[in-house]
Amino acid sequence: MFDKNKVKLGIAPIAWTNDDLPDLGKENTFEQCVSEMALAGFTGSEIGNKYPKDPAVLKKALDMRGIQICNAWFSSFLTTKPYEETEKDFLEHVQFLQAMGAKIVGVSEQGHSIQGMQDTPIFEQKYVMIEEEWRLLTEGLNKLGKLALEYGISLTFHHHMGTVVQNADEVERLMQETDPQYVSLLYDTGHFAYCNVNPLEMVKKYIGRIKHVHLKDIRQDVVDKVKEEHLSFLEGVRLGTFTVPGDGCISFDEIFAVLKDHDYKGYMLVEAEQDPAKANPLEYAIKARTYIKEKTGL
Ligand SMILES: O=C1C[C@@H](O)[C@H](O)[C@@H](O)C1=O
Ligand SMILES: [Co+2]
Repeated sequence: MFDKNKVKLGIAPIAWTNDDLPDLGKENTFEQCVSEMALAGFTGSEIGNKYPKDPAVLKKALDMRGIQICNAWFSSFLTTKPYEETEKDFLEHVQFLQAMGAKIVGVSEQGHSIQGMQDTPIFEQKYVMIEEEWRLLTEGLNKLGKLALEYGISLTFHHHMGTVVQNADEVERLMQETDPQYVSLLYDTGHFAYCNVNPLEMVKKYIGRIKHVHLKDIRQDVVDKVKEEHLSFLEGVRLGTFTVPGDGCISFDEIFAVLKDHDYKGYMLVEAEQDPAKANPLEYAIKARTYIKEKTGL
C-alpha cells in the first residue's frame, strides 16, 4: 500500500480549460474547475490560464476547497535565448510557487519546440539538438535548479512530445549531463507512451530521479491516426490523444508497483487534456479517482 502521508493525488486544470488550445473549455470557470477537482476527491492542482494571478486570492479560493498547488509548468528557452532571460522569468515563477507553498517546478525546454504549432506534424519535424545546445540546456538547468532550491523548490524536467527532450535517448542524456542535486525528472506516462517508449521501463530506470508524476493515458488508435495522417500535437489533442489513467492503453499496475516499492514521495497528478465538450471533466476526474483508488488504495 502507498503511504497516504507521503503520496498525494492531484489533477491538472487542463481537462477543464486548455492553455495550449484556449477555445477548449473557454466556457468553464476557475471556480467550477477547482470545485469539481475537490468533488472528485483530489487535493492537488497545477496552474491553469484562468487561475487568479494574485497568490492571496488564489490561496483563499483553494483553501476553501482543500486544494494545494503542487507544481506549475515553466517554459525555458535555454537553447534559443540568452540564459539571463530565462532566469528572470524563472525567478518570478518560483517566487509565485513559493508563495503558494509548492515544492516542485516543472520545466520544459521550449526552444525549437513544435508542440504548440498547429500544422506541424508531430512525428516528422521534431528538432534534434547539436552539441552546443546540449551544453546550454544542461548547464542552464543546473543553474536554474540551484536557484530554485534557494526558494525550497525542486526543479523537475518535463520530457514532452515535440520538444528537444522527447525520446528515451534524449531523456537519458539529459539525466546523465545534469546534476541530480539540482535537476530531477517529471515522469509523464503519456508522453513516453506517445513516442513508443515503454513508461514502465522508464519508471524503473529513473525512479531515483523522479520527483513529480503526471498520470496520463493515451488512445493508441488516435496516436496511430496522428502518425498516419501527419497531424500536429494539438490536432491530436482535439481528436482525443489523451485520456485519464485506466481509459487508454497504458498498463498502470506495474508502474504503480515500482513507485510504491521504491517509496516514492510526492504528487501523482492526473493530466488528461481532451475536449471538455466530448469528455466531461468532472465525469473523467471521478473516473480517474476511482481507478487510482482501486489500483493503489490511495
Ligand atoms: O504537462 C503538460 C502540460 C501541457 O501544457 C502539455 O501540453 C501536456 O501535454 C503536458 O504533459
Ligand atoms: Co505532463
